[in-house]
Amino acid sequence: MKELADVIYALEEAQLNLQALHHQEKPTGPGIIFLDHLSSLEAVEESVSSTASLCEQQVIAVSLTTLPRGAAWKLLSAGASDVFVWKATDKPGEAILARLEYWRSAKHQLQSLQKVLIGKSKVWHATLRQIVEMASTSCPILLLGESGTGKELVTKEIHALDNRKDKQDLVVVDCTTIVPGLSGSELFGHEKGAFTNAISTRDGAFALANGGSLFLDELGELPASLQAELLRVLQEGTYKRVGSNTWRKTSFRLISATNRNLAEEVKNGHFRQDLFYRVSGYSCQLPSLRERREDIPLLVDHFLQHVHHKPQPVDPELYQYLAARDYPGNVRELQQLVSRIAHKHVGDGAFTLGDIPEADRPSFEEAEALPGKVELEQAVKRLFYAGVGLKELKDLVADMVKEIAIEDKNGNVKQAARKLGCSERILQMHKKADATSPYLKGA
Ligand SMILES: Nc1ncnc2c1ncn2[C@@H]1O[C@H](COP(=O)(O)OP(=O)(O)OP(=O)(O)O)[C@@H](O)[C@H]1O
Repeated sequence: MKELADVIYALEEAQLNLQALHHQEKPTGPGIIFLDHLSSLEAVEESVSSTASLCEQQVIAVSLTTLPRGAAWKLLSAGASDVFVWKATDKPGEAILARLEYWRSAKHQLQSLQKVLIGKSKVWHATLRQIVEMASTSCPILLLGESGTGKELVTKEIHALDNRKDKQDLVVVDCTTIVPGLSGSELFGHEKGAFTNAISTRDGAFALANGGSLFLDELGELPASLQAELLRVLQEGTYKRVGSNTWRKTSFRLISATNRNLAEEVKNGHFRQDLFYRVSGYSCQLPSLRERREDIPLLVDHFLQHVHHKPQPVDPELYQYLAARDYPGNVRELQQLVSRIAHKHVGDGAFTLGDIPEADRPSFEEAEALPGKVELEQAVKRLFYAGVGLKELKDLVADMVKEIAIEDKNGNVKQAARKLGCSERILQMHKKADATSPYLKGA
């Protein structure tokens, strides 16, 4: 194909070290899949989806000709990170190179984030990818999530990843502490004598964050009178100190956080819609700890290490208890509990259930209710009233637990079987049935 030869030549000219992937070879870097008007879209989708997982999602589909309508969506949903039409740009080689460079640096940033923002679950990994993506732009970011899910920690990491030249500090303002009577002097600053106790002129957060980032924690609590003022600052980049008539300039990256449902607050008139749109250039929902229970053992190790500074074994029963327990205060609550366990522990032996302080031990009734007994009972009731019989119910639960175990062990059937205390054959049969059963696939 002459056209493809030209394309490869152009990529080599752009200093891209291409290597053809031969049959049954595993890719060692990002992948580029070429297609033209003669390629079957289904076959390309197939190769994108089989290559994407091996290339850690970094597959770019390059079409030599204009793509039919809807084809780009199909390729993206098959796992391509990007879809690119060769002739749509003047210097396609350079454009591809720029994308590959972006991925390389995103991968690097992801690896550094993983050392601080602990977790390996799918949902947490997707959140980390989103954080990397957000950090590379200058858009205002809105972090949503329950208390203790890591909003402030994530903010610090976004600020750390921000590669602005001459970047200044991250300034944190907790909106619950803003006193409406002081006209937002925490944000605007004030002149000497602007109000009682204003004994000297002071800069506020807008001045201090100039050239850096401003973190507005609990944005949902910002008094209504200040919402309009904040909007003006974000739109114009100017503000006046309380008691002054001089306009001052400021420029910062805004990161806000709330554990309220801000969209709902807009609907019921408690939060300005225009401000909501302004602060949520990107919005990112941090998952609660109950949505990523599989991360609990890693978090436990991480927090234990903080207290004890050296790796020490943990009894599996302790992991199990900590992973099953409820944490309304999310990671912060787990961190505090682990810290109490670490401080109570004496000697060099493994951490065990016995290290749980008396006050943190579940009562017998509570222990019975673990894990999520109420939710389980409700789900079973719904199935029962829907007419599901005993055998179907047993099969459903058994299939579910097999899936969970296989996923937990990253597809390693042997380890999953050991964990479940069943034979490997049972799980292999389940995998086979899963692959062929349209019922299970659709479920
Ligand atoms: N993924 C994580 N890995 C390691 N530590 C974490 C993680 N998430 C949260 N933490 C820790 O949990 C504690 C609470 O996190 P943080 O203060 O960032 O939560 P938050 O969502 O801002 O809480 P709040 O809404 O109550 O202000 C901190 O000590 C933080 O370091």
